[in-house]
Amino acid sequence: MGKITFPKDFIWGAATASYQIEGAVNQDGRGESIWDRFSHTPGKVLNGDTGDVACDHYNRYKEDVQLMKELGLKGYRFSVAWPRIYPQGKGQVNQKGLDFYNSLVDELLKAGIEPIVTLYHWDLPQALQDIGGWDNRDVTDYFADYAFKMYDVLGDRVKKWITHNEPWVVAFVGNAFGEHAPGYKDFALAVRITHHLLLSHAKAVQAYRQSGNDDGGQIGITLNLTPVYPDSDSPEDSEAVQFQDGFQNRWFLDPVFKGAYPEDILEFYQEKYNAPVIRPGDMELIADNHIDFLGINYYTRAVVKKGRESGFDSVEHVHPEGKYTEMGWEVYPEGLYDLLMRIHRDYNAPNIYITENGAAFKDDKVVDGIVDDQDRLEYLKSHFEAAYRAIQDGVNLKGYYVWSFMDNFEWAYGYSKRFGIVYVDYETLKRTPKKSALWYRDVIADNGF
Ligand SMILES: OC[C@@H]1[C@@H](O)[C@H](O)[C@@H](O)c2nc(CNc3ccccc3)cn21
Repeated sequence: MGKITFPKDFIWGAATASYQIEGAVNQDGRGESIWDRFSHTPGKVLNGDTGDVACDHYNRYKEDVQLMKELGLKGYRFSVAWPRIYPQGKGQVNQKGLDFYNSLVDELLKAGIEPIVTLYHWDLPQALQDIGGWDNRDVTDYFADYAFKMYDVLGDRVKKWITHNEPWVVAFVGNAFGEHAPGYKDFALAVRITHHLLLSHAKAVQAYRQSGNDDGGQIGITLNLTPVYPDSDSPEDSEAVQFQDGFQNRWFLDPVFKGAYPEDILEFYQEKYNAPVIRPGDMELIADNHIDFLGINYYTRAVVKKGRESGFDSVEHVHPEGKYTEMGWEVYPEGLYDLLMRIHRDYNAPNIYITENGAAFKDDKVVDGIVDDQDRLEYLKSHFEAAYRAIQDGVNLKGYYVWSFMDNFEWAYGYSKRFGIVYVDYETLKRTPKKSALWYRDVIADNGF
């Protein structure tokens, strides 16, 4: 592909999340989150790593914003830690928590960087988990109250909001697979939770429209979407694709854009799990609270075939020959093009932002002050090219936030996986831009490459 230039005003950014970078978990009145509890539970996180210190961004945010400015970032996606605002999840507000995010937003605006704020990136106040967490329908109201408070405090300067980051991961990785906080292995629980997450999303969108701060503001949701391909053209493998696509993608896309769950998956869940629990009015609330943009987190594709056991959900993942990241995820930029075209075709999505795309590779070590992460640079370049092709083919893609601005706490993998375009030495907390960051700086300056 020759030189490509992205549309004017395309937002080139980078993304992070509160529990992964802030540290300072006991500072200034922050309450416990489910990830504090999970990471301090022996055996849950590799090497016993926790987010207690992480990148200490809570105390180093001015330095970090200065580095973002030096890289020329146009946008920065971060999340608010609910337990910093409401240490008990509801009730008493923690002013020092509000002060931190007010200062962070002011620093970003002074640096000419547009904030896009995620309200929930997995760090639920533990006090709410103690009353059932997302399985307790009342938590959907506590989430809307928390969202309303953030709109009230930041809404005059923050004009792009994301209600949830990856409800599929929150529900299934945290409550069916047991690999994330709170660590349950109960599929029916996970299905019930998906509905409460979507209900809380709708209530937070409704609160935004009522906040009086939505003038010129946009609100959306971020979904981890994975294009699914069959291992063969057999009818069995096509059925496996249909289930996997429904399980991972359509279960969230359909309610958000069409106001109803996909019939095939809903029927399967009700039959097998007697879930979700949907009350009269729920689907109307979800249907009536439209989003202004869709955030897409794209990392890789899925290739599936029918599994050995019977049933609609009998799916086996196949791992084709090719390049893989340190997470075991296939490098497949074509999947980003196919995904964007599918969302454009099947959901007529309004504005779309890639709210996360990036990779962990082994090539991260500082040699003579340089981290030569050529693998990550090439990963990003190939995915930017796929995004460009989709824009040329009509997709309303308005921005791209690389995951991640800096190396950080990678959930159950702790600090063993590095996704940053900026290297963090966890002994000294020194930040060092990697080769990919210096290349990205030029991409942003030229609005292309
Ligand atoms: O794993 C990299 C990032 C992670 O650091 C972010 O916090 C999170 O938003 C994120 N989502 C994915 C893709 N989805 C996923 C699938 C299974 C387990 C965990 C994440 C990757 N990432």
